[in-house]
Amino acid sequence: MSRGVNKEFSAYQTVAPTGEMPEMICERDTSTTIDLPPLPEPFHGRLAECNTLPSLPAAVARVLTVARSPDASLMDYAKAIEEDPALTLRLLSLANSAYYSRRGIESHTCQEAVSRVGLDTTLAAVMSFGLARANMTSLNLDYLWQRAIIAALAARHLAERLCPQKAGTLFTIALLQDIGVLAAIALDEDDYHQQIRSTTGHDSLVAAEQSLYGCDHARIGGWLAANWGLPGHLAHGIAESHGELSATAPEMLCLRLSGPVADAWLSPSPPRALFRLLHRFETLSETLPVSLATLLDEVQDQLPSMTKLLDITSPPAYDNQALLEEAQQHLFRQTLALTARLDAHEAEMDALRQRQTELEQRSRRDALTGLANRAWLEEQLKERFQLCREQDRTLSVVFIDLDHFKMLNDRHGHQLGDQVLENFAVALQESVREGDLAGRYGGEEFLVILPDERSEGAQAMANRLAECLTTRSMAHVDGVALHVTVSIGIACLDDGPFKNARELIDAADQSMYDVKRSGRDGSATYRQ
Ligand SMILES: Nc1nc2c(ncn2[C@@H]2O[C@H](COP(=O)(O)OP(=O)(O)OP(=O)(O)O)[C@@H](O)[C@H]2O)c(=O)[nH]1
Repeated sequence: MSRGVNKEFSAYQTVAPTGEMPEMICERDTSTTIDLPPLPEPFHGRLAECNTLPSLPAAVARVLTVARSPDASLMDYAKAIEEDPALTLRLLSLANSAYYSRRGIESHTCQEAVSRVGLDTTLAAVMSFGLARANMTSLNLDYLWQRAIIAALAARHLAERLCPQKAGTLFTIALLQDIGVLAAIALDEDDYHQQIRSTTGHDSLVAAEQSLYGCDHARIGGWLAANWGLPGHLAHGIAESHGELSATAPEMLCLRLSGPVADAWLSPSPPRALFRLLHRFETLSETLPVSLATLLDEVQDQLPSMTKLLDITSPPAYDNQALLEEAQQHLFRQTLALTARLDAHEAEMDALRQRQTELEQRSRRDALTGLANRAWLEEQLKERFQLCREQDRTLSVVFIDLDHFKMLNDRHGHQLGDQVLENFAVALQESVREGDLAGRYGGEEFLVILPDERSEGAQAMANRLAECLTTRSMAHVDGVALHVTVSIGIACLDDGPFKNARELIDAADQSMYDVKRSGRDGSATYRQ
């Protein structure tokens, strides 16, 4: 992976979960036909015809043939491996490493080694060995292998807690999860390199692959694994190694978290990357029985021997403790900042809500008197009318018109007229009860809605108002108190076959005009 790949990959930080949640990683599958999610055309056709795809050395291919056979025994594995002395040596070293050796008893034969590390880990060792010697040795694969081994160790440690019987399988799948990158490089060296160069992390590489091919390197890797003849459960696992993290599928969780752990480890700014990972661990804390700090320590412990065994340049070791503390502080600061932002947002929402309420109220008010305006009066009366019909209740309306108001305006000016209207509104408001709605219907006309009130109650209200007007002046002209009188029309729902609110108002208005006609300063109730 020379030509810039190593450098660009080192910028990765996190894996973007993409795609839908697959089924569980299958049990060991030795069938020759593997049912993988299909690769989009024409990309699939190009891949199938590509004759520069990485291939595996003969010894590895032999071991894979054994792995596919349903009746393969440990002995068959051992035999296939023993044909390659370097591979045998690698497997024995692995079996005798601190992690696998039991009570210091050494494995001396290939068969013992296979039995000790398990079939999947044997395959992992064989594959990593094969890939290192495959026809891509001109490429600098260090970054890819470092990511692979960190992910493999992380997946295994997570699996040991969540699904111990799958630990070996998950180690192998995680180790091979990025082999799709090798196929993409073989297929589209220049274009793919260009994409990699312009990406800033694993997330953006996956997005770039999606737009270039319609699928990402996990799907491509699954295809390549099947093409190489890897058992189906491994090819499946590789194909599904990207995607949502779900607490309900522990195997997928181990696998899909392993990449981000490796990315954080290899990130050029580990505290930032670890901070994102910490956040993921926190959201999954109910499911994950291990802290990120413990997981990183465990990976750190085994990394040197594993990289040596698999012949990979060791990734930089770092002080997990210090970095995690830094990441934790970052997370804490972020949480504080988030809380502050939420508070500010909440305050902003409160202010907006208050403003909206104010605006709503203002839109219901008459600007001069502060009473309900005509639109609001009519809307309320319509609602009330409907309610009375539905619940067999009653209501009354009182229509009030100031007498000779034109003359008052003409004599004393509009300003004084306005003052009279304002003071009249106060008197009116004081004459109604709580629950009644008094408003200015227009000009010098006012309307009061009296819910659950018959005409007698409305008449009492009209009397209170008239009484108030006799004692309270509405303005002063040259020091002389100015009093007004009003003509009042009353209509009660019980007193006519009113079809709607409009008819009720018209009835009250008609009664008010009767009063005008008979000399003003009085009240009348509508009777059919
Ligand atoms: N100052 C002031 N006058 C208004 C306002 N709205 C309407 N008017 C005036 O109120 C007067 C109403 O006059 P008319 O409808 O003839 O009624 P009126 O003079 O009270 O006579 P009657 O109702 O028959 O007693 C008009 O001169 C309008 O200009 C207002 O907001 N302020």
